[in-house]
Amino acid sequence: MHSPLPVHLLCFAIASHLLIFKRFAVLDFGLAVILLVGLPGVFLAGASKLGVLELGLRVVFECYIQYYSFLALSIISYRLSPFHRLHSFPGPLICRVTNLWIAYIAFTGRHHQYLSELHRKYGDFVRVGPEELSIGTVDGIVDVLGIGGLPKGKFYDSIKNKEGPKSLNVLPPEEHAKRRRLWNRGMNSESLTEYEIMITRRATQLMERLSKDDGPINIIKWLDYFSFDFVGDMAFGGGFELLEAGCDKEGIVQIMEIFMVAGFTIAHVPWLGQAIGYIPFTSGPMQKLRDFGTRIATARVEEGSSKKDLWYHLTDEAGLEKEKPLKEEAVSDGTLAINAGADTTARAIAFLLFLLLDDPIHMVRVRAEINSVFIKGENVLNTSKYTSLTYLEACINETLRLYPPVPTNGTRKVQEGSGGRVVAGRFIPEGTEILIAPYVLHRNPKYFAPHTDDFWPDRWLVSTSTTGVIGEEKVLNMNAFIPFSYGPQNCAGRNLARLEIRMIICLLLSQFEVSLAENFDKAAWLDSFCDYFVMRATKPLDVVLKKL
Ligand code: HEM
Repeated sequence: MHSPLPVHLLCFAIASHLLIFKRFAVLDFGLAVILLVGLPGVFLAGASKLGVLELGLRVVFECYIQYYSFLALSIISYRLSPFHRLHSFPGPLICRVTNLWIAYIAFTGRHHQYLSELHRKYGDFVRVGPEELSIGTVDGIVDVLGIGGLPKGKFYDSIKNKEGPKSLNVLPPEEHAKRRRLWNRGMNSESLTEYEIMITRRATQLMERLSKDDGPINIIKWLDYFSFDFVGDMAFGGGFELLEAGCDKEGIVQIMEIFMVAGFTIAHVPWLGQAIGYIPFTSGPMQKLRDFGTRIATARVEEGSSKKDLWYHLTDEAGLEKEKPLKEEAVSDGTLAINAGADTTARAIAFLLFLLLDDPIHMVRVRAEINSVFIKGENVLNTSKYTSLTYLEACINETLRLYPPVPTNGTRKVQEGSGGRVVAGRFIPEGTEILIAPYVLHRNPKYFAPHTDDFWPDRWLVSTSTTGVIGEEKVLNMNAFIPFSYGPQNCAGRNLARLEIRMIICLLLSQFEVSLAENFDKAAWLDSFCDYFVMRATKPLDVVLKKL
């Protein structure tokens, strides 16, 4: 019995890599599996027919092993070679070889820090995967995210509903612009006034719940419940009632957390995501969320509503569009409101509260400002006075700068066949996935200085033009501040989020004296900040509340 011919097999593996896998099979797991099983079989059949080798179990086994080894060798050599289209961009060797590494980093929750370190080491353009670049200069924002920028990349492919209707955030530009009109109506100032009533009701309920506990409480849990209840009211006219239950009774908050870790990890390796999709129970959590959305949307349709909630706008109940949106699309977008609007806002409030408690100077200033704008006994939820809360606004900006709730965001793609694009003055070849991470820009002293890594709200005050140190100028590049992303696909709910944050902080501080629990480990809490697309502190934020 002859063994397979290594040189021939090596040539066959290189040819199949360059002619087939590199061009056609990169994103389709099913096709890749068929090719991986089929191609060595073709080689064996050919070699046997030519009488070069005699088929046997051992020969077949060796042939398959050698083929896979040679194929891996060919792929790695190509990715490291000067022939690769991203060869001129610097980056760690392991990232050039495989995106399994960055997927592992994402799984650890340290993606944001890793990217920041890479940019400090390699500069504005870093190759973070075989076909992925991270761009850390403000000059790239308009080219990538602005009007006429780049379409969304593989991250969004991995999260979109393959069979059913797509939500706003994964639509191609033209469809997106049409659907975004509904969202823009649902988020204009008239709509926000409607939602204020809903926020007030839930914020009041939150305060009542908080006043029932006198021991330390994990305020993150309650902020999450507030946020889910409110977004449920706004999108579907109700449905969660987590504040009432005092627990995550349907497991929705937990489902979202699991989904975010799994989704953010596998988004870096699309074929892995597809492979996992073949395992029956893995799509369960997302399906449960969609089913939940469908259930509460159906109830909303049956019961109707006297309020102009988001559903009213997403289904175009006012009849302003030429074509009526499909109910399924509205369900998908209502579910997106929950995905995009609940935990992001709750986490922003939690981090702001922590930063105010971390250094009492800030807390004292915010309290003094609230007390000066609202005279004793006045309703602190009178939002018409919020423009006077300039220090609070500065604290919110500074929180969103240091701890952006979406720290690194998803990729955009230079389309295959487009001939490439110039981004921030550099030519980027077609097929490249590009990441512009808010966390990277926000922590760059070129754009925010001094105290780049510290909470310094004064940087946002117009009155602070210098740093207090002679010769040291304040640097504040507003263009580099993108917690809500930028351009036509920026955050549809940014004004709503700011409104919620201000209302909750004003109400909380006007009703309670807040302090961190005894022996609270501040450093450990901050260190538990993880990036799973939406940020999360994995440790509880234990505070003690005393009614004022
Ligand atoms: C502090 C809170 C929030 C932050 C930091 C935030 C941040 C972001 C970011 C960075 C994006 C772009 C994501 C991407 O490119 O894939 C985004 C998109 C989006 N956000 Fe927010 N968001 C917040 C709150 C909200 C709220 C309260 C809502 C409303 C329910 C909302 C609704 C949306 C929607 C619908 C999109 C998709 C927009 C589109 O694709 O056109 N967000 N958000």
